[in-house]
Amino acid sequence: MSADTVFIKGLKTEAVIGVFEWEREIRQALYIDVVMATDIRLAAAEDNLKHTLDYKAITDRIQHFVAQSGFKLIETLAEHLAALLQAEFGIAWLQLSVHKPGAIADAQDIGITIERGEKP
Ligand SMILES: Nc1nc2c(c(=O)[nH]1)N=C([C@H](O)[C@@H](O)CO)CN2
Repeated sequence: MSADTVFIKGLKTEAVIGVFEWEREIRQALYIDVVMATDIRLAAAEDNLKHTLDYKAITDRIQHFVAQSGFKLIETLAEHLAALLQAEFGIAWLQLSVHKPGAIADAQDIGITIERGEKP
């Protein structure tokens, strides 16, 4: 058992996202944080990427998925993205945040955080 994680913080993406009609006409910036449970010991022992979560591959997948999405709610985006990452990369547990800093003019940042799966 380990408490190891691989994380990605503040990943910039862009999508059509929002409930209002004007939001369906533009692309808005979304920033993604993800913390993913993994055991890094074998990768470290063998110094081999194939035994850990490849943050470059995961980053590419997140940006591609978000770019082609068109959800209304950031909650829906987060649920779909979390499920996709768990299925495609075999991630037992993750914490995922979606930030939509442009959503409220008077707020510095707005967003949600979800956790899915069981910690190994
Ligand atoms: N919990 C949420 N509240 C709101 C969302 C959302 O995705 N989740 N979205 C909006 C609008 O699209 C907003 O971003 C426009 O400023 C409002 N509330």
